[in-house]
Amino acid sequence: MNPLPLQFIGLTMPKVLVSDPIDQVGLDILSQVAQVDVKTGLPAEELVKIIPEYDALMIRSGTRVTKEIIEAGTHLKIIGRAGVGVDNVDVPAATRQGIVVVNSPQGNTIAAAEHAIAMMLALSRHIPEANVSVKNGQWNRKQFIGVEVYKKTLGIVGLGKIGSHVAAAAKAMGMKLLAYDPFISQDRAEQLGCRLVDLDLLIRESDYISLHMPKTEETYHLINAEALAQMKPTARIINCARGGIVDEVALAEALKSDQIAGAAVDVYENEPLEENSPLRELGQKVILTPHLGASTEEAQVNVAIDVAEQIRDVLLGLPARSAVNIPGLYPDALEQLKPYLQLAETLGNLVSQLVGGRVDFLDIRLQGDLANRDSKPVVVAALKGLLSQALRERVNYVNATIEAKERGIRVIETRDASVCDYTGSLHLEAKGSLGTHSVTGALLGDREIRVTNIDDFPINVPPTRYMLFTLHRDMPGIIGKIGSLLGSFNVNIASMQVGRKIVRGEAVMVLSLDDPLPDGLLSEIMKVAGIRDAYTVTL
Ligand SMILES: NC(=O)c1ccc[n+]([C@@H]2O[C@H](COP(=O)([O-])OP(=O)(O)OC[C@H]3O[C@@H](n4cnc5c(N)ncnc54)[C@H](O)[C@@H]3O)[C@@H](O)[C@H]2O)c1
Ligand SMILES: O=C(O)[C@H](O)COP(=O)(O)O
Repeated sequence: MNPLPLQFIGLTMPKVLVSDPIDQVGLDILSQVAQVDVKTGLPAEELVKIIPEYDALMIRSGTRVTKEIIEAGTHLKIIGRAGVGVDNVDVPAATRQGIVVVNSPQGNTIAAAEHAIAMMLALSRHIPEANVSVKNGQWNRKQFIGVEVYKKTLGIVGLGKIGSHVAAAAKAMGMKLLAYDPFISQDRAEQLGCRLVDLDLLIRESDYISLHMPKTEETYHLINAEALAQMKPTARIINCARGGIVDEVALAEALKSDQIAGAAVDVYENEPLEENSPLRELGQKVILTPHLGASTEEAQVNVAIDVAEQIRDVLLGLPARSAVNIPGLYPDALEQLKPYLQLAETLGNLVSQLVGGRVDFLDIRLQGDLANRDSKPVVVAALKGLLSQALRERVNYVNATIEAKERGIRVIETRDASVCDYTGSLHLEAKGSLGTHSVTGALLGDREIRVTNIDDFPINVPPTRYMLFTLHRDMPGIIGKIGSLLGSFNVNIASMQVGRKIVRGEAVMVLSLDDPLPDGLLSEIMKVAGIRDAYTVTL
């Protein structure tokens, strides 16, 4: 069932800016929940000016989403890349600002792989030039004698989704396959019919090299003058991955000097390709396409649906399925862990208020059944809760880890499956400039949160909006005194519980209040004989 459009439930429609051409099917999905403005080809300054109005931005590779644009996007919740590569988005800046960045990891895999194969065949058979010559009235059969790919060696650099599909297609054409990918196992390469080798060997032995890795610091100019010099003079290179992986000046030189036989390029260091690029002057040794890898009808429908659905979900407060900056937080896992995430967030918030000042250290212990679950989301939720006092709505699942790191909070995660007082419980201990406190919580009936321990005192209370915690001597009259004091300030007590380890020793009192504590009341409570400490908490 489609979520209910927001205008029907009385909320203001969020606004989505679509700044690159996106298939209509994606715009229709967004229109269910948002006002959609399509404004393509905007200069960066214009984007900075208008982005504060928007809750979401949907792009392809045409828009460079810089730090300036992200910082100006004070209402942005999500940036959706209708495609794979997010190298045109300053993802760290988005993460710092708590903006989810999503992509479509598989929507254009086939399109990009087929484009690489098409480029390899077009290059081998001089198809672009032969086409132009016939259209110009010529019939030059001799000039366009090509080469076969059958039994030739194809070296695939980056054996991920696209590289794997290229491998399958090339294998079907009778090619021998080499692959270089530092993150792929020998077994996986063998399954795909590839011999996994080091990059030098691949470069030296391949007749064709096809690049299919992301552009990163490691892959920038990976194919440089030195690498090109090692290639066979009959070899051809295809780049349908990312501009910048190949040094374009070195490539043009290698082609001009017949160091290699040809190149097919779809992606460039600067897009659109500069008018005076040396690659434009190399005749039939080079095929250039204007970043067309993903440009099929099918791929554009796939990526538009994939990303528009994620933007819609995030605007409706649901998780995104392909967030690139919330590692490990997948919707299925999140759905199962949801009650525990609420528990972790509540306990993080509670313990930070008990500590009162800066927190330097947080020990997160997953106990009982929880010890066997994926801890990452639980840790992120605890940090979100811990930081919520300081950062309010600025902290979310995207930036909680980075914000904690930047504040120098050391986080230790431990597991203890042997604790079995509840099916699963979570224990947080926070150390800070003003002291150390711990809280434990569990779920009742898999849903209801209970705080089961404060500073090692056993209790059993549901968290409520306003709470008062005291540490006191267990002695007659003290509870009555606190009750009357609250009453004299017109604060209504909803529930009260005492936890103690030994009779007439130390004890904690937890009061759920209907109203916030008025100014000055806490210091009055501290004056009551037997009260050692008192804390108010607002959840
Ligand atoms: N031309 C286009 O229009 C177009 C379309 C889609 C994708 N792409 C690009 O194609 C590339 C691959 O996309 P994908 O969906 O297959 O990604 P993927 O993540 O599935 O695969 C990338 C592979 O590269 C490998 N890799 C990482 N660093 C490497 C290195 N230093 N050397 C060798 N291999 C390395 C990874 O291990 C991974 O297996 C990306 O750069 C993407 O942006 C281009
Ligand atoms: O990374 C990608 O998905 C491709 O480069 C496609 O880019 P495009 O969406 O601008 O065609």
